[in-house]
Amino acid sequence: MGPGRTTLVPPPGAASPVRHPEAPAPGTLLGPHYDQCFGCGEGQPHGLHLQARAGEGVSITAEFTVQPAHQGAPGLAHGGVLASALDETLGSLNWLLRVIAVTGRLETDFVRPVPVGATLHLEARCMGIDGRKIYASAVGRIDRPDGPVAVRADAVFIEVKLDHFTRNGRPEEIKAAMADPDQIKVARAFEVNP
Ligand SMILES: CCCCCCCC(=O)SCCNC(=O)CCNC(=O)[C@H](O)C(C)(C)COP(=O)(O)OP(=O)(O)OC[C@H]1O[C@@H](n2cnc3c(N)ncnc32)[C@H](O)[C@@H]1OP(=O)(O)O
Repeated sequence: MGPGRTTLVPPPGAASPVRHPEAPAPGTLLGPHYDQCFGCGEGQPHGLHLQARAGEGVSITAEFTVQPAHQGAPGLAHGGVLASALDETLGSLNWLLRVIAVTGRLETDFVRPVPVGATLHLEARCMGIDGRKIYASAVGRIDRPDGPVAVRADAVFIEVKLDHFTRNGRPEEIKAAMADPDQIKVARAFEVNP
C-alpha cells in the first residue's frame, strides 16, 4: 500500500508491541533525547520543553506548558505546535521499543482550543507493529491527566536504520552530536539502542 493510502489502524495480524526488557521503569522521566530537539531539547529557547515519562507497557505520558512563543491566534496555542507535542510524545514510544523510527504519517484532531499557560497532559500508546510500520495513538488533555480532551492523534512511524540520520542530516549537527562523550546521549540523539 502506498504511503498516502496507508491506514492508521494496525492491520489484522499486526504484532502486539513488546516493551524492551531494558526500557526505563514506568514513571521514569526520560529526559531530552537531544539537546537541540524542538520538542524536548533544553537548548531550544522557544521549544516545547516537553517532559516525557515511561508508562506501563509501551506507553508514554508527557507534559507541555504552552508558552507565549507557541501562539497561533491571540492567547491560543498554534495547531502545528500541538501536533509537534503529539509527534514528540508518540516518537518517545520508540525508546521503549528500542527501535529507530521516524514519523511517516500523523493525523491530528483538534477538539478544543488550548490557551497560553495551559499544561497539556499527553498520553501515547503503541497499538501494533506490522513489519517496519509502528502504529500509535495519542491524546492530550488540558491541565489535568483526566482533564478535557483537546487533541488526539493517530500515527504510523516507519523503522529506519541509523544512516537515515547520518545520510540526510546536516553534517555540523551530526558531527557535534556524535562527538558527545556521553554514549547514552549519542545513542538517544539518534534513538539508537546503546
Ligand atoms: C523521541 C523522538 C522524538 C522524535 C520526534 C518525532 C519524530 C519525527 O518527527 S521524525 C521527523 C519527521 N519524519 C521524517 O522526516 C520522515 C521523512 N520520510 C522518510 O524519510 C521516508 O519517507 C521514510 C523513511 C518514512 C519511508 O521511506 P522508505 O524507508 O523508503 O519506506 P518504504 O520502503 O517506501 O516503505 C516502508 C513501509 O512503510 C510504509 N510507509 C512509507 N512511508 C509512509 C508514510 N509516509 N506513511 C505511512 N506509511 C508509510 C510503506 O507503505 C511501506 O509499507 P509496506 O512495508 O507495508 O509496503
